[in-house]
Amino acid sequence: MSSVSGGNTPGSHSKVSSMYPLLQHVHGKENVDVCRVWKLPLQGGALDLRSIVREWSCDITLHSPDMAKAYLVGDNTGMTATDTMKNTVYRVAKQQARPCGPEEFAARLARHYVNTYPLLTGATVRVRQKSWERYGGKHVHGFTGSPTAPMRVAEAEATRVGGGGVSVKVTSTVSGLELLKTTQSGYEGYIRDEATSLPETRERMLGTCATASWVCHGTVSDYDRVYDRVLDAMLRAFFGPDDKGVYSPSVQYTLHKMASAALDAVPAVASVTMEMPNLHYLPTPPLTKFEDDVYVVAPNPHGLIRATVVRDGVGAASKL
Ligand SMILES: O=c1[nH]c(=O)c2[nH]c(=O)[nH]c2[nH]1
Repeated sequence: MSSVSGGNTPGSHSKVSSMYPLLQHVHGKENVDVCRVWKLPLQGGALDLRSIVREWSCDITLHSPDMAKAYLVGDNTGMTATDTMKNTVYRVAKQQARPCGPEEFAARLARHYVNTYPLLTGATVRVRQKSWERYGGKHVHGFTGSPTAPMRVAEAEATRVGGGGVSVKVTSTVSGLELLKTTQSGYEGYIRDEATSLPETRERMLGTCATASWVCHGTVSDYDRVYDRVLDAMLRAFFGPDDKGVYSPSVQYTLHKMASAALDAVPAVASVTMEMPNLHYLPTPPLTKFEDDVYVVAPNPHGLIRATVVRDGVGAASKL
């Protein structure tokens, strides 16, 4: 039975008899939107400026075991207000003197929180970047947005380590990568039993909306370049040469080829995790003759294909 008596001062809350333990807790701020513009002198033009724009939506999660006292006895001493976390996003954006991508910004923010607030054991910052494209590829301050463009996301996990240091792990992600090919895909050789109705085929559509995440080892000087190279390598592996493509015996095989292409293309990439839902384009019912041209777009269900591919295979699960 609970016995709250003597008002609501923090101490009096400790008299509540039902003091169930906390299993875990974090606190943070989500969807902190910020737009950072750098206006840099054009080469040769003393007064002309070229804008670089980055629009980010930031999710901040702070890890602080000591703040269990806020949940248990109402003591907020040493806590970082979520409002302060939000303002810090704007302050750190202001301090970022030279243009940077979401990875660098996430890492800088996460490190800042851990360095500034002593009760934190770590901070996780996720930054989603809106895709603003320079108009015509060369306009000095005009940009167009694309709601259907894949989303670039960076996550930095900062952890306090011994000796007053902070270690930061950075993960880059592209999500919403919609890919479709109309042929050069099949699926054969799987178990056929009384629950199987799917016909084997060497001719089908292959559609997905992929998510790929990668982690680099060592220091990365240009995350934008890594992102472009990883994406380019993955797309080449998915589609194959322009004139004839490349055959896919399964989404699984193609996923592995795409992740491997990214590892080949960028030596700094240590591992790639990919999720490629198999979005089904099915033969139309037999009222119309099916000639691999008119498909039923099946919204649900879709296949789930997910894997992590690593450069250094120590401890890896695959056997061949
Ligand atoms: O590429 C595929 N992988 C599967 O695991 C699978 N399962 C299924 O029904 N169709 C497919 N296609």
